[in-house]
Amino acid sequence: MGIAPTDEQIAIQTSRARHVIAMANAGAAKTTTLALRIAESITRGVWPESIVALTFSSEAARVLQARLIEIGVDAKVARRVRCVTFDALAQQVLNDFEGVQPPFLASNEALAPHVRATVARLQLENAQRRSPRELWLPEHNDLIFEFLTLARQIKARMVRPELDDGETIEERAELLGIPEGVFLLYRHLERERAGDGVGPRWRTEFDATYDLACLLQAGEVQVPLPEYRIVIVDELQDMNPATYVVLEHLLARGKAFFTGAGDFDQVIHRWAGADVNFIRSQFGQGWRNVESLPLTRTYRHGPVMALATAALKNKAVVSGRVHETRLRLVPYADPRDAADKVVADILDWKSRGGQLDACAVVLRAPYQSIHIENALLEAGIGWRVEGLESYLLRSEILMLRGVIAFALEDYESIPGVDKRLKVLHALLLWQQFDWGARRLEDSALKTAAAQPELFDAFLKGLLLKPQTRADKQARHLSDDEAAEADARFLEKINALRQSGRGEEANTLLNLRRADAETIDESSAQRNARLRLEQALAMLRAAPADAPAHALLERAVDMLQLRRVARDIFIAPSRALMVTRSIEGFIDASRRRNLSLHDFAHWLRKAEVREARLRAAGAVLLCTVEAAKGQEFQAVMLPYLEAGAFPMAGCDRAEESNRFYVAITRVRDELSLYVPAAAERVSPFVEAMQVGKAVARGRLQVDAHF
Ligand SMILES: Nc1ncnc2c1ncn2[C@@H]1O[C@H](COP(=O)(O)OP(=O)(O)OP(=O)(O)O)[C@@H](O)[C@H]1O
Repeated sequence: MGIAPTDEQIAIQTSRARHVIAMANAGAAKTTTLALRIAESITRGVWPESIVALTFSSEAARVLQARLIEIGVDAKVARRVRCVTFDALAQQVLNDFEGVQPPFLASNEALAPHVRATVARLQLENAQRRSPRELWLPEHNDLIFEFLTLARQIKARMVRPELDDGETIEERAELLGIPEGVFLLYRHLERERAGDGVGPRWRTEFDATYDLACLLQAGEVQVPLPEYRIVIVDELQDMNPATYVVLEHLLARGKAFFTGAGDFDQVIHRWAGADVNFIRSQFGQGWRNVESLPLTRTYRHGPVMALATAALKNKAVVSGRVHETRLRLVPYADPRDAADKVVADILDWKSRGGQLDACAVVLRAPYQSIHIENALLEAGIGWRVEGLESYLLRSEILMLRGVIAFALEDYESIPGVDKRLKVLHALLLWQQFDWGARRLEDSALKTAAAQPELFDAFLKGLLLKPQTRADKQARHLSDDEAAEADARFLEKINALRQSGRGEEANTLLNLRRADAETIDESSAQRNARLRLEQALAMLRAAPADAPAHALLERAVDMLQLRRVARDIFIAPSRALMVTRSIEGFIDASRRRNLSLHDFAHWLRKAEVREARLRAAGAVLLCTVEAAKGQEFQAVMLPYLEAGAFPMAGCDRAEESNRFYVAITRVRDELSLYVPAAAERVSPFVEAMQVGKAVARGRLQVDAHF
């Protein structure tokens, strides 16, 4: 076994209580102790398959499974213990129960059409009433995003769409503290999702947990839950009433023993219904034989960090690790300078023998990755990402790569079939092309991606061609189905002619010709097409040695990408990220001052190189959310300025928790990058009282020697 458990850990590991709860600080060994508890059960003869460890993120599930192996459980045995998210467990139970697997809509963008359709219906119904009501119904993307966030919270609270006898929508909305329109829309959308056959029409994140909780709570049908003897829950602070229903039924089903651990200060998912008040006041109510046990020391880092965290959160934090954790502030002049300093520190870490894999750059928001990725590329350091997409793979950048390739007629500048396919998808998205989802699987697209010489046909035959009525009719058909429809049509024409009904055949043919010639496109689509034509003409007419950044700036303006982003993406933060990604992309070209052709080829080479570098070890670039539950020897937190962290417009308490999660990921070295102008430094950094923590922490470490 890699560690010697402390007395507190042993107490939890061996407790005879049916329910054991440990709420403790970050790094206080919660996950490790849960792993020890699982190991103890296995040693006592519990079958690994009858143990389930539940988490709220797949990353946390992965960490727990890995921790089992780290503390000495045989890897084969460890893999037999089920470590999954609540939602994944619920999905599997429902799939088995319903016998079907409804489509999983992973993004807000995929959900939005359903919301829009329901809104349109409700507006119509409202307008037809004798006295229409004032209803808050979201039409624009950012309001749809707000609605979807509220809907998720409503589900976490187990609010059913059905009304009680005699209850009105207005009364229910008031009870919930939400606008009447939100509840009305929620109610209708849920009905729509429920469908009328077996299983729902779709599910999105958390729907499986909610649906399962509803079924279990109603108790009308027997849902066969798996039977576990030991139920473990990590990150207990993320519990909400819906997951609690599932948990209670699981415990009852297997007459299971429960152990859970969490940290009140790590609630960063309130948007998703995580509710600390719930844990404090309702969790475990009615349970008998409950033991709340402490884990008082953090074993992740030494006293310097413990003191800084204590100052930030104004709570007691004690370290059990005699280690002089390095904590330092690094001032920067501007975002690019911050990125250069992060990369210089990564190189320094490496030169001192540190592993790249043990190093993480933790970001408050995905858009902050851009300057850092540019600097990493330049320095020849590989990176992997969690919780965000490399900006070179974001659709706005892929689309621009496509535009550059079209302008240069140089399709080889985008390396690899997969990448080219992504570029084509991005072009369709940004041209607001109303293609059915099935068409995205279209073999024509795949062929164009595989054979770059067909890119041109894609441009002329699709992107720059006005969409006709016939195109629109065919948009929900796959390639095969379209070919089949054509064959059937010809058969019909032949049959008509053979039976002497040539006139009818001609009418049909004329109608079909008219469909093929009649332009039928939305104004958004037509404008996008014209803008693309214009931007391509500008790029093609530019002198060959014109600097790429100047051309790209003009192209971005002509394509009106910032505005289109607000039409396409539901979350305002995503639209903002688009703007930032594009700025970063242009900045990368400005730094190089190359022509468009040379910049396209520099990108190609950089990508190939990056893939090679990644294979040789890579730093992690991740969001705070993705870092939660993980730890790294070296952690770098760039852009710690007011407005960025705490993020303007976000709940301050939750931002403080997010910051606490970020800083407590470190084992050995934490670097905080702050603006050189003192008045812009994040108040959270101020609250850490770094100077004092370092001085006093060192004394504590010295006292041990
Ligand atoms: N008895 C121990 N002795 C020494 N180190 C320990 C001991 N128990 C746990 N650790 C180490 O302490 C660190 C933090 O442990 P762990 O990840 O379990 O904390 P946690 O409370 O789950 O953290 P978080 O709140 O971030 O999820 C890990 O590196 C772990 O290996």
